[in-house]
Amino acid sequence: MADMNDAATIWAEAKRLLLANASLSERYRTCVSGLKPFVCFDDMLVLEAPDELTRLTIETRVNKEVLQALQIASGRRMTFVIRIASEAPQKPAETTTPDDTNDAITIAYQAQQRNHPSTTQNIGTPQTAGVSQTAGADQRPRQTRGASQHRQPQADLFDLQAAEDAAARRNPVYPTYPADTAANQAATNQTNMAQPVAPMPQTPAMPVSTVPVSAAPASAAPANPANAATGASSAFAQGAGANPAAGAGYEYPSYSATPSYPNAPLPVTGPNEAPLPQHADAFAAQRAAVTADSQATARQAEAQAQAIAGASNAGEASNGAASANGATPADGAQGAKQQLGMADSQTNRDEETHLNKKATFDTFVAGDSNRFAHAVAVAVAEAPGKNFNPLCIYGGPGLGKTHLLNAIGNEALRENPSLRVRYANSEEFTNEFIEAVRNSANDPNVVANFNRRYREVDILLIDDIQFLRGEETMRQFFHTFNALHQANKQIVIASDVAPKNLKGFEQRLISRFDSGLSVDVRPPDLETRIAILRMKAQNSGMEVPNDVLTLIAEQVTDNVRELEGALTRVHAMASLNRQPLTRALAEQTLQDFFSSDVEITPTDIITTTAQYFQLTFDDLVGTSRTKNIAMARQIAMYMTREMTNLSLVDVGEIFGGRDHSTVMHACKKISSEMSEKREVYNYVKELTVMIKRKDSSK
Ligand SMILES: Nc1ncnc2c1ncn2[C@@H]1O[C@H](COP(=O)(O)OP(=O)(O)OP(=O)(O)O)[C@@H](O)[C@H]1O
Repeated sequence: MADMNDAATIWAEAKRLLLANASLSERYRTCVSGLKPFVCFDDMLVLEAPDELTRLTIETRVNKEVLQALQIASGRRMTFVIRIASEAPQKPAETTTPDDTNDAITIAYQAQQRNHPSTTQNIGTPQTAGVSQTAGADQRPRQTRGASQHRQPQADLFDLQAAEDAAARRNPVYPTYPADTAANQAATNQTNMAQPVAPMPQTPAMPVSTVPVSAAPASAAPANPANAATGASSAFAQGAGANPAAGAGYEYPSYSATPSYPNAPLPVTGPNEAPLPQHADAFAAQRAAVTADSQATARQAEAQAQAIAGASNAGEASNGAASANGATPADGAQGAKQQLGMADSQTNRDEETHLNKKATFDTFVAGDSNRFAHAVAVAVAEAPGKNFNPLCIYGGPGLGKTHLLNAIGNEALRENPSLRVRYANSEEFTNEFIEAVRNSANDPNVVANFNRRYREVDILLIDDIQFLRGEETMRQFFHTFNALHQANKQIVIASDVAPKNLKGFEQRLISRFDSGLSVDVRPPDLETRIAILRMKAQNSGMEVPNDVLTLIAEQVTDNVRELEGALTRVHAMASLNRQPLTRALAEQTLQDFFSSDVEITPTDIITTTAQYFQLTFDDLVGTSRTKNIAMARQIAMYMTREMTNLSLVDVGEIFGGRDHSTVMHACKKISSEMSEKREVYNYVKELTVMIKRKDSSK
């Protein structure tokens, strides 16, 4: 029975409680203040919000607190729904409409409707009714909650006005999510999601800000660095230690106001000279040697692995593995343990799970190009092993596959810390397996331990599956896959191509991948690129005007990693010169970077870098750790990663068979030092020009 007075009374008291709740941020309290009671139907209170953002914020961030306040205020368990006040100008809805039949959220919603119609019977579908359901503690559908939760920060990122407001209020842009109530957890466990059988459908168009980006005033600067750094969910901001510029109160080093070019440390050859042919040959030879060496090593390891194949699949190591004796370690490969140890200290990897703790859903921007993948990833994180198993995320380089894999693991652990999660790329899986096989002669438990590590988990996340090689390693992975799948454990793989296009994989493995769901990530559209840049800038404490973000986003279209690289460059240029970061400065900085359409090869980069630093090609791909060689090598690795589409593994292989974590470390180091050290910035800048010039003069 509808009761207007009851609604007003209950809400007045609930609102009083909420405004007195010190744990709610000012922003959330402002949202609470903006709500008006509309009507009460038995145990459901209908509230009116002035706009979509307020509604989303309350539903996704303050849901638990509102439910608690309503219970105290009314003396009974109540639910609430929020409608948008009819007179208020509405922002485009962030949530999907029932027309978005391809959207995972809608699929989830429809499944939810089918499975639990009682949770939605009073109000119809969220958007068509103009009233969005926010189910009570015992009703709220998990998928809907999860997905909308993770969209909310993006409303700010896509919306210039919101970004400006956030900056003006100097509030953290990404507040933490409220913890689930036990009842929510129970509701979650009830929820069943229909499993789509079709592969990736087209994603629906994403409603984004109605404010034209180019019309944005330069004052729409991102939030204060200090605030960005304090954003509780702002995972990237935690990395401020790596880059002093990201920390509040950072003082730029005092360099002269104008850059001095050229800055090369006395190059022996001019920039226009042709690459040294012997170096190119050396590179070819080196690469051939590396390939031959690693193939030989792989063959040896495979032979060893085959010797104990039966035992290893049963989780036992056989003494027959003594045939592993005499194996030659791969050049540059120091053993998986050591490599992983290095990765731990060099990245933000968790020691046990190997997850990059900073790659979360909070720091992932969903747009048309990746929305389906994002939504499915959220669903998997919230109910691992239940739906979409296995999940395969595929797409081109630098488009967020690794990020999503890590976000799934991090989110699943956030929701249920007792889960056992393991992230590994296929190279690590292979190396660990090979090492286990090698060592099994000395310790019969190592293969069993390897199996435990990969088979006794609740979620296994395997990255770059396309690099899995070797008959025995494949077989090992097949058995690992089966063991997990049969036990309803979640498997997520990432690949550069759709499963059916994986080369060198047995059909039985491909058909297992195909039995789940495959989703692709594609290059982001302009709005998404701008939103990504805005987030990266905010989380790194960079003050970057909107027109500069737009410029970068217009120029870098296919790869988010390159997008980040371009942002780093323009910010570094302004920081080092203590100049305001204007569009003109950004244009000038990026000019060289974007002037060439021709393909640049690692040979170009290594040859030019070697010349520039008066070193040889072999120095850069060799083993010397002399300081100047190590720095030149790191710069060359950074540039190879930035200027080519090669993966970390590829770059590692080219640079003398180094581990991918070494390349990752080099890239992070140089990217960070570019903002702090003028000479590093100048090296990269000048080398870019030289490499592009050489390339265009071919
Ligand atoms: N949608 C996004 N939102 C925020 N950051 C993103 C997004 N997509 C990619 N990134 C960032 O871009 C960089 C590259 O992404 P990632 O390593 O996940 O790509 P990938 O698809 O795994 O690439 P590769 O195939 O080359 O390994 C990372 O720093 C990641 O955080």
